Amino acid sequence: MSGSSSSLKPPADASAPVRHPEAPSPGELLGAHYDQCFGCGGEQPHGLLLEARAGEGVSLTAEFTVQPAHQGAPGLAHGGVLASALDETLGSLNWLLRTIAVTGRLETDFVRPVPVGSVLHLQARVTAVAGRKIYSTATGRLGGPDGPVAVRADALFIEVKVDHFVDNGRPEEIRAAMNDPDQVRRARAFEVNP
Ligand SMILES: CCCCCCCCCC(=O)SCCNC(=O)CCNC(=O)[C@H](O)C(C)(C)COP(=O)(O)OP(=O)(O)OC[C@H]1O[C@@H](n2cnc3c(N)ncnc32)[C@H](O)[C@@H]1OP(=O)(O)O
Repeated sequence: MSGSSSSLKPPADASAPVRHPEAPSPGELLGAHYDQCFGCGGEQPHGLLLEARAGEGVSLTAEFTVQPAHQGAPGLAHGGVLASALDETLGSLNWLLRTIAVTGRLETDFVRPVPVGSVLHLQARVTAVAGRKIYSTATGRLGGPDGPVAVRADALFIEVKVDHFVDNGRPEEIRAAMNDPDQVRRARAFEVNP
């Protein structure tokens, strides 16, 4: 069964999403937005190490390999970890819009169990934008990009100013990210247009 709450349905006056002219080309890897990110960062040994690739329009694909550290039931991925993979994939879409945004709502359907060792093939796209609200949807499939759907989610991201992170994040991490000599990485830590 599936169906999402009314707050995940775009209003009648919502617009189609517009891909930023400098968004990565279709097929290009997005790379990590922050090396300490649980979803995509290379410095998190038990993280998801999710790799996202730009698609056409405001869409992308990503892959997540389920490791033993991601178990809930024996041999199966934890549902919260799968929700994290969907959240990270959906959050990465904002880089194609060059909008800084955070998840306000994430509704997930868990359709099939996901075994340890399997690769979850994720596909996500922005469906509409209305003011600060970004509506998006994602699926995760097993066995290949055309395999059966194991998880899916609808989400609402809310555009924020960079102050959202500066005012609320722990100062040591904010300072370190702000002082990163790599300009693109520094910008991407907060998903800001460099
Ligand atoms: C930059 C790098 C990020 C990329 C990383 C990707 C990782 C994946 C993304 C994440 O996991 S982000 C981390 C998880 N999310 C958060 O920590 C967000 C915590 N929540 C907040 O900070 C605030 O609630 C939020 C910024 C989302 C909204 O607060 P605001 O004060 O800015 O907005 P406001 O409450 O006025 O809401 C603006 C509109 O959005 C609507 N809205 C806000 N939260 C909602 C919600 N949860 N459900 C439905 N609608 C919501 C709200 O009703 C309103 O609609 P209207 O304009 O029509 O009145």
